[in-house]
Amino acid sequence: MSDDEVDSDLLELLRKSLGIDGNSSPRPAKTGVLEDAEYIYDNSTDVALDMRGTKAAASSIWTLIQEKQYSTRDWSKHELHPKAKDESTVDFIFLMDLLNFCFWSDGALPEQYAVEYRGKTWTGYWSLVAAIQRALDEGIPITSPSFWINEGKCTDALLQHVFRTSANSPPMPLLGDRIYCLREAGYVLRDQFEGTFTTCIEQCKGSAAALVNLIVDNFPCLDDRHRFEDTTVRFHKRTQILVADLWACFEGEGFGYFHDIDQITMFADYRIPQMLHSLGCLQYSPPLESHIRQRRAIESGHPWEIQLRGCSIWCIELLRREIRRQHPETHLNAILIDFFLYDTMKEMETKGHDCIPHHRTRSIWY
Ligand SMILES: Nc1nc2c(c(CN[C@H]3C=C[C@H](O)[C@@H]3O)cn2[C@@H]2O[C@H](COP(=O)(O)O)[C@@H](O)[C@H]2O)c(=O)[nH]1
Repeated sequence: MSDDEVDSDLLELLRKSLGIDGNSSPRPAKTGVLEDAEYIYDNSTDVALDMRGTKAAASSIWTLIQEKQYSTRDWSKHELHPKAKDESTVDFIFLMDLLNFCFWSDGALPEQYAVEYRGKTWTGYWSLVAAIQRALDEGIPITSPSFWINEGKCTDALLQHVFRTSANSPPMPLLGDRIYCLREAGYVLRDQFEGTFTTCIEQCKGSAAALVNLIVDNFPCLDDRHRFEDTTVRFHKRTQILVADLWACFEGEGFGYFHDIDQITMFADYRIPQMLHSLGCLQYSPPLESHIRQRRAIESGHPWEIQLRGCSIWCIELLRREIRRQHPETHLNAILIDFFLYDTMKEMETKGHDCIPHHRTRSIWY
């Protein structure tokens, strides 16, 4: 028997023992975020899930989502979200989620960065969207990545103008970091993706998980991973919400088509933990609850912060499974549950509903 025949037999034997057939299709991409969230939940000491609260919340969330007929169509109903189903909206969403973090200010409440636009005062996430729309109205090509790296035209001073605040409200938090993110992303897109984010989408051939992995591997300011219990854990919040915003805006078609969109988890921000605590799903240890109620800062990467973010992701996953158990005929993913909870949280806030303050970690990650 020749050497080649021995090698090919050995290879065949190895394939069979590993259960890999010769023409196996590539393994489906995975982001690892959900597995890391379960690991954090299993190792959390200051944040816990209340199973009775979670089961009860699953039932009420389902009822409310049904009553509102909540779906991806709600994304474009928001007054400030872009309506065109084309590349300009892909650019808009990429910019929006590149900067979609940390809108709260220090000091006495309710002082917050605010933007006047279309006769209204917008705060929080909506202040960012309003500032982008306002810049476009002023003829500033703020959604164009080539503009971000043209530092002769796109000066820091111009960006301060774009994100200027309305009268007597505090400046946009972490503006310097936001400018850095724009420049960094602009160079990455120019050097590796022909200057446009649509190239990234096309390269991932309809896989949401592959797109998440491509983004976090190439854009450092979107690589939201941290150390916890001597392990690296991934949240990838702005990256995941970027993919989810595309999916919702384009209603699962064109630039929003992803065959594995259900791989996307809840987005580990500072609003949903607050909502989950109000719903009785999340419980905090006395020291942590006291710290949050006193509106004291939690530094980025602190175990408390990691537990808040990881347990929130895991909680939404358990809510999704419980809703699926109660209503097997439904197809509700973590994105829609998350979007619904965020919007509901904002409605409650507008109505002056009193709930525990959100935790205060200042970072670019969410
Ligand atoms: N988990 C989660 N986090 C979200 C959103 C959104 C907005 N998404 C829109 C798109 C579709 C939905 O229907 C929403 O209308 C912003 N954020 C995060 O919250 C924080 C801002 O809070 P505040 O300062 O109060 O506006 C900040 O970390 C921001 O990154 C969400 O949906 N889910």
